[in-house]
Amino acid sequence: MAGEERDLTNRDDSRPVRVKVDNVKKIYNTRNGEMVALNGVTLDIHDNEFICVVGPSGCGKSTLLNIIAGLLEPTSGAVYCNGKEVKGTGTDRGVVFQQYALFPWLTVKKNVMFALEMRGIKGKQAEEEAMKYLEMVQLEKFAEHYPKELSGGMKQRVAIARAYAAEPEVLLMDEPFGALDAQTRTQLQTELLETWQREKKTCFFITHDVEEAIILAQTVIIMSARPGRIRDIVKIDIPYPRTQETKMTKEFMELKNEIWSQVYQEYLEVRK
Ligand SMILES: Nc1ncnc2c1ncn2[C@@H]1O[C@H](COP(=O)(O)OP(=O)(O)OP(=O)(O)O)[C@@H](O)[C@H]1O
Repeated sequence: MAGEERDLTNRDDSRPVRVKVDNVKKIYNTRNGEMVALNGVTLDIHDNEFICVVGPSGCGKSTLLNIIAGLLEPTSGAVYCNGKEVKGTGTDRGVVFQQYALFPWLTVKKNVMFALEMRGIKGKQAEEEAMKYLEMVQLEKFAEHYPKELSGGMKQRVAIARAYAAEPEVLLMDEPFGALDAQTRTQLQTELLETWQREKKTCFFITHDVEEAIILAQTVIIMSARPGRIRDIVKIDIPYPRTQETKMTKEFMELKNEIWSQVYQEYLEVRK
């Protein structure tokens, strides 16, 4: 299947399309000439869908996320959010990166208030709302701390609270738990799922970890080795709430084998 053109626009999903990625190609100009990072990616992301993207290192996952975020321009093709072509960043899309990207000179509460102020919410109301988002990630007791006083997991929780406070319709997450230890990672996965089920956001989440992808996603996108394309799309029909016990089920293990073997084949392509 690798290398074949796949039309993934007709997936069996009746929810409205929130983000449309239409035949996106990205070429970087490097010292060694042109480098095709994405070669015709087409994808519909539905309202309230939780998508995880997996694929070998360098296959263009971050490039795709940055194009959807409007941080990068595609060389050809286009991205539409709510039917409008993406021409830059926008409040309809929020991004969480692996490295927390908090303002070190602001307290935890002020970091979250920053996102609220961008929405025109000021003063006491911004403070109260910031506390609500900090409660969501169980950090209300750390509101007056500075980022440097927090652990990696706590910083990432603040980044997630800030992303939610901006009230985007689509949350774009680039390996947000990649730098965390296994226990913190598991805890944040659970919190993220609970928040997703409550707040009904559309999530586009990049990970290297196939287990993480299956525990979180309704849909797993497998990307091929560079130049990146969509190799396969796997529906995860395991009901929510999913827990650590879910990982012991036959269904989970079968999905893990299926996805992992495809990712591994692409990894072998990279090594050729
Ligand atoms: N600004 C840039 N200029 C030139 N090449 C780039 C640039 N950004 C990324 N690339 C190249 O494009 C390809 C795709 O990179 P990208 O970061 O999107 O991959 P990725 O799948 O997210 O990788 P990883 O899983 O390792 O984070 C890589 O070969 C990378 O070296």
